[in-house]
Amino acid sequence: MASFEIIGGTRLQGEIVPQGAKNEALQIICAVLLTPEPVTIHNIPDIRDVNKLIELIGHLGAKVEKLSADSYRFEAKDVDLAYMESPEFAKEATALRGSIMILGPLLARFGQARIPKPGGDKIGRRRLDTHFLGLEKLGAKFNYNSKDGFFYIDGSHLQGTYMLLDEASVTGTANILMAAVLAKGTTTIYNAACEPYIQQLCKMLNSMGAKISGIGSNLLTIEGVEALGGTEHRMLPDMIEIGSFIGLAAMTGSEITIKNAAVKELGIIPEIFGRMGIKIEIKGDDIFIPQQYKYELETFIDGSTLTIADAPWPGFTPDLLSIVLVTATQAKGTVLIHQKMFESRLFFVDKLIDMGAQIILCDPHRATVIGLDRRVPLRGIRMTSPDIRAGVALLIAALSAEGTSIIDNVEQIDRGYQYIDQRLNALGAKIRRL
Ligand SMILES: CC(=O)N[C@H]1[C@@H](OP(=O)(O)OP(=O)(O)OC[C@H]2O[C@@H](n3ccc(=O)[nH]c3=O)[C@H](O)[C@@H]2O)O[C@H](CO)[C@@H](O)[C@@H]1O
Ligand SMILES: C=C(OP(=O)(O)O)C(=O)O
Repeated sequence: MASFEIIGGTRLQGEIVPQGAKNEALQIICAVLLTPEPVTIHNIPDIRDVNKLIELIGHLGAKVEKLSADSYRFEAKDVDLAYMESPEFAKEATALRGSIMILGPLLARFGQARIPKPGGDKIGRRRLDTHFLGLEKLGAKFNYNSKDGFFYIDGSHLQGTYMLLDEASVTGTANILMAAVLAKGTTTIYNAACEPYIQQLCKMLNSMGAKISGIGSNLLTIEGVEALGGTEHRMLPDMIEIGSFIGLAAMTGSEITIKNAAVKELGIIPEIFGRMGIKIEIKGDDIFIPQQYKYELETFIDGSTLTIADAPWPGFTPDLLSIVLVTATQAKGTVLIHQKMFESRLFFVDKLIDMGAQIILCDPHRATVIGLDRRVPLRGIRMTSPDIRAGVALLIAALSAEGTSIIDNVEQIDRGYQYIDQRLNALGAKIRRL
């Protein structure tokens, strides 16, 4: 288990380039299984979850060639379906949530797959109903074996159909889409997720020969085709990393420029930080956050306390609520953070409270933050990173705090943030990996 030692209280300054989007990468890399032809992908982040998925794809028989630090060519000409019988596969597939998305491509191309219950962050129940119900609607047959904990799936006769998803699941939509592109006939997915990750996947699939329309909306229409070909694709910058850097800049009173941020793809994210009183200047495709000692939370128009809540896209992503929460601890004013999607993602506030933040955890989904308005800094303490986003929220808290903090279990942070210690140290942070 690795740890970070952080000496807090230093202002950071400079430019930072966001990594490629983790959650996009997990979908796009699974999609290479849909074709025997080469697929070249650029701007792949060098992070644990993505590297594990690339390894898994390689073990399934795809040729994986690293072209540069962030570009890979994949060629899934010979896929070894028998690998899915091995204990190694079980271990690899449970290690990350994204692995569930090999299901759609394997069913579409080979008519069969098996998959153990996947892993991912322990941030509450993470059901897979949407994936399974959607694939079943396409004609897949699921059999769960309680002895080995595997789902055995037969998808030899996938047939396009209309479906209304029980919820707008991000990975669920991706999985169903990837099965539908090679199914017979037309599939219509209503209540589809439409995060930029999904939009990017749709664009890539279309450039491989798929026929998907409605991209960016919650109604996707997919006309099945016989086969898909190779393509070249570039990942968007990671909007969650971008949001994390905005929060970091405000909380530490730093002047930071986030380069090449694909501003048009950020949806409501800049506006939410704006409502927290954080000044953000868009310069071309860069985001400039000037040094601000103070920032004041807005209220709603009727004067009532601001609530920041998550919602499926184009609502505010749940993956940035932990960052918003920590950033609010030094704002002026009060905000109610409402994490609607996940039921165990706010418990990390006990560490912020230990550091001196004023937070009332109302229930597992809601926390009220009463901003300190810089009257007192947070205090450095020793803590553990419970999940990827809480981990970065704690890192931001530690960087702003007086004194030294230790964060244990930083593997959670490494799952999604590329060389975060080195990149922040280049801006003047004092983070040491122990
Ligand atoms: C690898 C990956 O891409 N992971 C992301 C993906 O996870 P993932 O695709 O697993 O998450 P889902 O979109 O399926 O759902 C996440 C949670 O939100 C709930 N839910 C979902 C939709 C909805 O309309 N109402 C609702 O309450 C679900 O019950 C679940 O508890 O999307 C989540 C929601 O943006 C993000 O936090 C994860 O970072
Ligand atoms: C919850 C997240 O990741 P995963 O779905 O991979 O657990 C996240 O990226 O914040």
